[in-house]
Parts: sequence; C-alpha cells; structure tokens
Amino acid sequence: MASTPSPRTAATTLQNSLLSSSSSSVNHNKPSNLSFLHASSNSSSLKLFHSVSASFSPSNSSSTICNVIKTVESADISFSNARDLDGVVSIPKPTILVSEKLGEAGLDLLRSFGNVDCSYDLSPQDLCAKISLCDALIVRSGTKVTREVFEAAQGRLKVVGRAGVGIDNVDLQAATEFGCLVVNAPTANTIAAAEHGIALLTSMARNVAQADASMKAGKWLRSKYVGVSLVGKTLAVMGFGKVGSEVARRAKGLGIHVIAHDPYAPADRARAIGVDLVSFEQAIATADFVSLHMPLTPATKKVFNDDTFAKMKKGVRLINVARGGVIDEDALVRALDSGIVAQAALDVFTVEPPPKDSKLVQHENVTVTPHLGASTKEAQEGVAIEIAEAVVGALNGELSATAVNAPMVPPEVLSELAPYVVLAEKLGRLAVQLVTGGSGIQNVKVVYKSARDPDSLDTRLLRAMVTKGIIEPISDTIINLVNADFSAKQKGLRISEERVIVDSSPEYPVESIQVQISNVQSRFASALSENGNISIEGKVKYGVPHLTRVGSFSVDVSLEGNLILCKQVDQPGMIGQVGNILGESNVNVSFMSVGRTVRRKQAIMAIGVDEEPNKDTQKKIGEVSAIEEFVFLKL
Ligand SMILES: NC(=O)c1ccc[n+]([C@@H]2O[C@H](COP(=O)([O-])OP(=O)(O)OC[C@H]3O[C@@H](n4cnc5c(N)ncnc54)[C@H](O)[C@@H]3O)[C@@H](O)[C@H]2O)c1
Ligand SMILES: O=C(O)[C@H](O)COP(=O)(O)O
Repeated sequence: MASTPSPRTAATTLQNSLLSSSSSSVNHNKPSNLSFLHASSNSSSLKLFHSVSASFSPSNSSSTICNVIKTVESADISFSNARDLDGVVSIPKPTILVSEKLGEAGLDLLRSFGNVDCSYDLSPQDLCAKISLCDALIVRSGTKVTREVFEAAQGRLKVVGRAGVGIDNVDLQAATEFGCLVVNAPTANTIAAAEHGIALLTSMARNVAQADASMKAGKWLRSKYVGVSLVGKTLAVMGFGKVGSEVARRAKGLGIHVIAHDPYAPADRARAIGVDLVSFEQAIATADFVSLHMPLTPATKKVFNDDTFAKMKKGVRLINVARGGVIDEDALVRALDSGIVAQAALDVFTVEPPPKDSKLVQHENVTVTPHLGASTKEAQEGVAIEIAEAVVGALNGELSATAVNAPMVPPEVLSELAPYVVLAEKLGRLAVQLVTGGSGIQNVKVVYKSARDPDSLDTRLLRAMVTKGIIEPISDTIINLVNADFSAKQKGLRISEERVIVDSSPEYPVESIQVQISNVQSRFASALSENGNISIEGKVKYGVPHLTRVGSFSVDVSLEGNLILCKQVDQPGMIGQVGNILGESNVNVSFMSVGRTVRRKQAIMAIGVDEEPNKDTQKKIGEVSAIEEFVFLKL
C-alpha cells in the first residue's frame, strides 16, 4: 500500500537520486548498483533492495524516483541492511578502498557497512587498476587522487573521503566533472595540529632536536644551544582558521603577543581570542615568529618566497604545519643561509617525503618532522570516525555536512523539496524534447512562483534537477547535484533563474515551476509562448508533479508514465477518437486533459500513457483530421 514517507526517508531517498552518478560520465547504459531503492511493506516488515538491474537511463530514472517517494514507508537504507526476503534481490555491499592507515574505530564502522579493502602504499598504477571496483576511496595526504583515478573509476567511484583537512591531493575539478562527491574530516585533527605547531615553536626556540641529536652523538654542547625566550615576542599566525586560532590561543598562554593575517577571518573571532588581525605586510614585517596555517591553493602557492623573506624581520623564526607548497623551499634555504630566517621548524614539504639530500631538511637551523601534525592517537581515531561516517552517509545518498564539492542541504529542506525536485527534472526532460533537433540550446530560464521570501527558498536542487532533465537526454553524461552546474557550463548552457513572489500560502515552498528555452525551434509549435520561447509549467498537486501549462495553453496532467501532446481543433469526439486508437494498440491512458484558449478554436490535449505507442499508432493519431500537430514525450 502506498504511504507517505517520513521526512528523513524521503530526504534520504531523494539524496540518493540527487547524488546518483552510478554510471557517471563514461557509460550510462550500465546498470546502477546504488541509484534507487524499491520498497514494499507488509504489516510491520519492510523489504528493501537496490534496483541492481535497473538501468539508470533518462527514460526510467524519474519515474523510479517518483515511485520511491510514494512508497517508502520507513527505512534504514544502508547497504548492510539489504535483505534477501521472499526472493527479493540482495544488494551487493559497496566496496570501500582505504589507501592509507586509518584508525580502527573508523574501519569498524566501514566494515559494518561494506567490503573494506585496506591496501596501503599502492602505486598510482595499482590505484587506477583497483578503483573501477570501488564505490568509495578513503585517503590521507599521501595518496594523489588525480584525474586519471577518476577516469579509471569508469563511473563507479561515488565518494572520495579525505581523512583529514587538506584536500590539495584530490583533483576536485576532476571529481566534480565525474560527479564524484568529495568529503573531508575537517575538525578531528585541529587540536593535534595546533599542539604540534606549539611543539615545533618551543622546541625550535630551545634547539631541542639539535641538542638531542648532539648528545646522542656523544657531545655536551651547552653554549652552542642557547635558545631564545618566547615571552613578550610577537607571533604572526598566517591563516586564522581552526588550527591557526588554536595555535594563537596556546601561544597567548605562553606570554606571546599574537597577531594574525587572514583575509577571510571574522574580526570578532580574533577579538575574542585577543588577537589583532593585520595585513600580510604588517604581519611579516613585525613578527619574531611566523606560523603558517593557510590551505595550499593557487593563491597561497609559494607565497613565502625571496620577496616576502626580504620583508621579514632579520632573525625571524618560521613554523609550518600547513602545507609545504606555500613556501618556496629554495628561497627558504637562501633566507636561512643569509640569516634573514634564523630558524625554521617544518612538518610539511612540497614533495613528501622530501629527497634525502634536501638542503632544507639537512640545514642545521631547521627542525623537521615527517608530516606528524595530525598524528596523535586521539586525532587519528577522531578523524577515522569522522570520515567513516561521512563516507557511509554519502554512500547512503546523504549530502554530507563536510562535502567539499557539492552544496550542503539539510534533510528537512530536502524533504520539503522532494516532490518539486521530481517536478523540476521532469519539466527539464519534457522541455528539451520539445526542441527541434539541431536547434542548439543555449539559454534556459527557470521561473519559480512562490509565496516565500526569496531568501528562504533554496533553489539549487531544483536548478540542478532541471539541468539534469535537460542535459541527460541529449548527452552521454549522468548529471547529479555535484556536476550539474559544471556540466551545464561545459555544454554552453546558461541556466538563469527568476523568482516571482505570489500572494498564496507560504506553507508550500513553490507554487509552480516554469521552464523556458529561448532562441530555439520547437517540434511542437504550440509549446511556444507569445515571446517565442518554449515554455512549460508545472505544479505539485497532492504530492504529485503535474504539467499545468504548455505554451499559452492550460492543461492538467499528472507527470507519470509518458505523455502525448496534441494540438487540435476544439470539437466534440476528439478524446474518444484518440483514446480508441491508443486502446486498439493496448496503450493504457492514465490521464487526459484538454486546455484551450478560445472555445471551439484550438485546444491542446495532454494524454498520459503508460506505454510508448508504436510508430503505427502514432501515425494513426497524426492522421486524425482535426489534429494539427502532436508529439510523444518520454518522462
Ligand atoms: N600538518 C598536519 O598534519 C596538518 C593537520 C591539520 C591541518 N593541516 C593543514 O593546516 C591548514 C589549516 O587547517 P585548518 O583546519 O585550520 O583549516 P581552516 O580552513 O579552518 O583554516 C584555514 C584558514 O586559512 C585562511 N586563508 C585562506 N587563504 C589565505 C591567505 N591567502 N592568507 C591567509 N589566510 C588564508 C582561511 O580563511 C581560513 O581561515 C591546512 O592547510 C591543513 O591542510 C595540517
Ligand atoms: O590536512 C590534514 O588534515 C593534515 O595534513 C593531516 O594529513 P594526514 O592525514 O596525512 O596526516
């Protein structure tokens, strides 16, 4: 029996469809093993299975989503809960490749959900060879997840989990293009990294590492290793994010005066810790110690170079627990040799591990650790759990709170938008089929009529689904929330949005969605509105998407199954004639609606059909004398 889904279930099911990239941009006729769930309920038990054999093709995806939303009652839709009851097909467990050491608690969580393959130290070639058999990949900073990896995945890889903060080792652009979600674990190692920064700062100031090494070499060099005091000195924290602000807090406890530079940090956070936010120049010119805590991006690459070292206070001391690439390492060696930089303490390097003969590593005024910032037992357990939860959530179709390349949408928003998302995709799918082949679509406009304040209506999902509906039928790319905007851009498609505030109940997020395609010819001229654009509009009625307008004609047909649109002379007997033709070829009519502008002039008949009428049947419809044009559209 059909029943209403719980908000959480509807949201999760919807997320599955939004993130589904099962066959991704490589081969879309391949079966999906993650895309959809089917459910049936008998009194108390619920049978679930993933439609392993369901082909994820434009023609069946929407109706499956619609089905699921209508029939799932309550479900824990994890792979591991898939059961083989009454002959229902079992779900294969997803395969999760863990390519670097991960804490046991995280591994246990992953094992309870899928097949976990811990293969450490894979060569790039071995990683590419394995990846097409994996649904998820979990890495730390040592694995380069390159474009080649996404290509080799052949669409199966759905999520990359970075067990840590920095995602500079993941090709985010390629991930997005391939519709692969990237999630990270941004919080669990913050304290560990900050503590390591402080450890490097204090040990560098007192030459702990060098003194230790010399004693182990049998020496007793008390006068050589005279250090510098910290109290009253100025520390510049470059990058006042999670780690930077924790370093600042701790440094203040040591009696250090702390300033910070971060173009994006809120001043009140700095004020609360008692830190002055200053310009880059001011920070480097006044600091006795400079500690780096910004991400490696094109803007921060080698930002510490000959020029910047030249502007620093002579005898400055540098700490880096962020990323090696923010420093020009050759320039740092020069600055150390010239005495501009008195000492450096480095946990991270441009190339890891650095070459054995690296001048920087070998420099006597440099203290090094092999990227140990996040390496405490506590942090590694925390990171492992954080990333395992994010990856399992993503494989379950949830939009993770730590998604790096997709919008984060709370479950309640998803749940509310569920039927509108289905409507949006179907309108996109219908609109593109109304375009005459070869017209070249460039401009699409989506108009949302809503009583809600525009700021409280998040249309990203709706736009993504209109895009999905438009692009999938005309390309070999599977579109999901991750790659919708990118794919539209790639195809030269400009999707603009307009919100029209209407005076109705704000209880519903959207009253209607209209999709317009401009500067194209239509294979169904009646779909053109007065301004010459293809224009169709739909509404959600009792949770079901309906087509309510085609061009200038009002219709009302539920968007289930397929659709025939006929433009005809408005006269008696038309419904019967077309209905008979369909009936004779065993095509079941699910809905019918006639819309007209003026009585006894032109009308549009919209007919919902369960099956696709064969060519002969379509020809017979076209031969009905009062029918001026008609089109068969797959939903
Ligand atoms: N060594 C380790 O093991 C280790 C451990 C954790 C984090 N990290 C690294 O530390 C860095 C910071 O991590 P986080 O968790 O604090 O990240 P975060 O995102 O919380 O903070 C980064 C901060 O840098 C700022 N920023 C960006 N561009 C900047 C610029 N040009 N100049 C100054 N500031 C800029 C951002 O506004 C942000 O506030 C990352 O590179 C991360 O990979 C290293
Ligand atoms: O960005 C991070 O989280 C740190 O650099 C930690 O990297 P790791 O997971 O390789 O220790």
